[in-house]
Amino acid sequence: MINFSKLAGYKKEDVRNLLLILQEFVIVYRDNKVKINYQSRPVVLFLGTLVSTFGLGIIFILRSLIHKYNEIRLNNKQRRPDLIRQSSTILKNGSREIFIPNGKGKNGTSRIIIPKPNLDQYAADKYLYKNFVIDQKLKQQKNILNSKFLNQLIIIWRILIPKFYSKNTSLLLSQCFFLILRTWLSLLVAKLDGQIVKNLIGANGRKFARDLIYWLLIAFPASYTNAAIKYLTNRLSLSFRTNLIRYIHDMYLDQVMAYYKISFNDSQLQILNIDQYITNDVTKFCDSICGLFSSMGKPLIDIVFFAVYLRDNLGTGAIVGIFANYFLTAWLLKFNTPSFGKLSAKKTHLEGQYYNQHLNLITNCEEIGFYKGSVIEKSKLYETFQNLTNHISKEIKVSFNYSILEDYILKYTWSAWGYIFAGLPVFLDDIWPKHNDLDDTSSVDSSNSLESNKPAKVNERQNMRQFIINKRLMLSLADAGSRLMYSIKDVSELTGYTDRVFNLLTNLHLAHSPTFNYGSKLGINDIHGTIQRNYVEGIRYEDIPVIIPTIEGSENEKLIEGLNFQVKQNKNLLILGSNGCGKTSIARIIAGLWPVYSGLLSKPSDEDIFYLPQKTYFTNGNLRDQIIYPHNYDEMIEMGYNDDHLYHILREVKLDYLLNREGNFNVRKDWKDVFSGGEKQRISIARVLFKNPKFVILDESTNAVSTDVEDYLFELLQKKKITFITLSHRPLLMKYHDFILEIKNENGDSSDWKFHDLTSEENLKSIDNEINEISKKLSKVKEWESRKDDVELYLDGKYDDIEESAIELPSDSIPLLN
Ligand SMILES: Nc1ncnc2c1ncn2[C@@H]1O[C@H](COP(=O)(O)OP(=O)(O)OP(=O)(O)O)[C@@H](O)[C@H]1O
Repeated sequence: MINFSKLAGYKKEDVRNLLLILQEFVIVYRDNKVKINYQSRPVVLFLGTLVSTFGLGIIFILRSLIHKYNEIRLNNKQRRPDLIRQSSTILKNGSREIFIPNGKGKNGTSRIIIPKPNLDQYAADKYLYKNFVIDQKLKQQKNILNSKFLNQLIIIWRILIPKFYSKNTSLLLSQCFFLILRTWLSLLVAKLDGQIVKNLIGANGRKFARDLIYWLLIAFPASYTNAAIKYLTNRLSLSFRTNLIRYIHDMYLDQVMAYYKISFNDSQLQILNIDQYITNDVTKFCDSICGLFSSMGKPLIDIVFFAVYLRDNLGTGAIVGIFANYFLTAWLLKFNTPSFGKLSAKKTHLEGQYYNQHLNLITNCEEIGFYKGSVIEKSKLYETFQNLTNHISKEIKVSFNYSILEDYILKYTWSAWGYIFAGLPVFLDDIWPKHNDLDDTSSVDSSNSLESNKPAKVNERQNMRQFIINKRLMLSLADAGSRLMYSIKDVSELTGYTDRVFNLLTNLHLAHSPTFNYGSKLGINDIHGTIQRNYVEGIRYEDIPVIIPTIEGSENEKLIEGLNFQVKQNKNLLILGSNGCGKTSIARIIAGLWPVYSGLLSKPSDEDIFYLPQKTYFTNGNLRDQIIYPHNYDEMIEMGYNDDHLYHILREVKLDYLLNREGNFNVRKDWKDVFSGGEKQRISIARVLFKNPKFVILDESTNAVSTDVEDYLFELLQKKKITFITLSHRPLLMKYHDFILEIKNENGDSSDWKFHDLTSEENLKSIDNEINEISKKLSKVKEWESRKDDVELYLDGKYDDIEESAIELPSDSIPLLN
């Protein structure tokens, strides 16, 4: 036999002693073998959690496999990755199908279905938002059920959970289930805690070991429940946000063009930095409401559970005492709570301003660079940042005093109160009424029983156990109460976010209202004009005043008095006038951006008319997207076009070198910085050629291209039979047009206008005369040029004898020579 003791260098006695100890351990274990009751709650809960986790895991794996199978099937059907990436198809049920890159492989995409906008719901909701302010004024009495916040929340709730049988309801119910489960588990843990301490004091190793095992087993469902609550809170918040954002996007980006009109509403409800509202406030609102649900839901459930349980142990008097304390302190706290809602709403607003200032800097970095405007931009940034920091430091100061009071009351006073009530049954053992004995062994393990043969010791241990349980429950109750109190601050913050989100929704509904009056203080009957859509003849203005929509409404100063003109197909119109006289405003009215305050506007369908704004807009995307804007690739394919057609268009506007330079249409760049001024305008004309509308409005769309290219582009449009309405201040463009609408602003007030028919006999004659005049002047210039040397000598004073009349300079032709 190997002598281990020698090998290890230990003495024989040491080894023997060790073996003896081990042997003793085995004997103790055999005699006091820990008996685990497999029907006890900790074991059942542990196994239940294990089985349900396993089951859920299998369901998720199956779901993802089915999902993957569908993806592969779809990808096989539409093999073109480019098409899949950009596709946005309307399905039969009206929902939109889009594919977004999922980062898996080069061409990996995920299919996303965006449900059809529920226009009926939006129409029905309109009255809730529109009438809210009026309703609030009518309901004068102030009580908790009639608070502005609750009413706003109830209205928004319809968007968060539109119908009972929905994903969000199941998420919410699951969360409720886990919240209750957590409270129940806390109760079990409290009892187990008491039992472990009791076993420790009683030196009962067997039971101590058993309860420790139970403790570890119950820890699994308890941790699982905590994680599940966090998970569900985040999922619910994301889901709420998705619902809200879809609602907002549907309202914000539709035919009504709320994204443009909303800025005009400078009434009481005006919102600045709407992007901030949509991107930031909605998120914070959803996080806040979901966080509040768990942060308030759990303490509420806890309070009910623990109060009922403690009432059994301590008696009704104690519970009344505890709650009296809670209510008193809650009132004290509420009384001293600063308006965190308003503070956080203002902070969000200031954060938005600071963010926008930065955004403005990046967007216009080139222009600012040319102007060397970094100093002024820095001071502006600093100013907005300073406003923000001032506000935050105010918020910190306000919170400081509140935190002292809050901590003192919630952490220390309540715990002390808890100790007192937990200690009462121990100290006043004789006089304290005996309630339900806490040795409810069945709650943790039905096999646990009292050791009745040692009454004195048992009583001591029993007291200890009872104290531990009561203390734990009291502290949990205090904790639940304090968390409920802490959430007063969260509620206050939520009121701020709710108000902002509600304001955003109200503004969207206002912009959608047929009586939207662009914030006019005059009332709803301000806009009386009539719009005739789908007018096949062309565009007709009948006695329409051009007015900037402001708070003054129709009483605002008119840019142009009652305007009358008509454009028919293939008869091009030039609207001529100085800067700021209101040319673009005429187009704004046709496009529906500005209202028709009075008169009649007839216009073709949106399909037949296209607008080229003064500043060309470039979308985020590839070269192809710039040409086909506002269509997408999928629509282009549906229209029967392909990249060859786009190349042909680029050739027509003399931009084919762009494709040769960039390589292909899929190149993505920041195009607004890449294209030169003239290229931008030619891309605009390429858009017209792609769209091929009947009418196009060109707002100074060729002023950056050279004269020869300008000639060419107008001829191209004429060749394509696209009728154009050109807005410009250059009379030179007259040659491509049949009519001129001349806007004269001589006295600085509203402009007069005059309509000229360039095709009429009289005008043709006057044009002939003008051409003759110009020809005469030209011949004089030519003569002058032929005698250039003589002129120079004359100007140098060398040929005094030359007759002045012989070198008479045609004064108005000098600019031509220059
Ligand atoms: N949203 C607005 N709020 C206030 N004033 C505005 C608004 N939009 C335009 N204006 C004013 O209306 C007037 C007409 O503007 P408009 O853009 O129609 O001029 P325009 O004739 O096209 O000028 P330009 O030749 O310089 O492009 C200008 O004085 C402009 O400042």
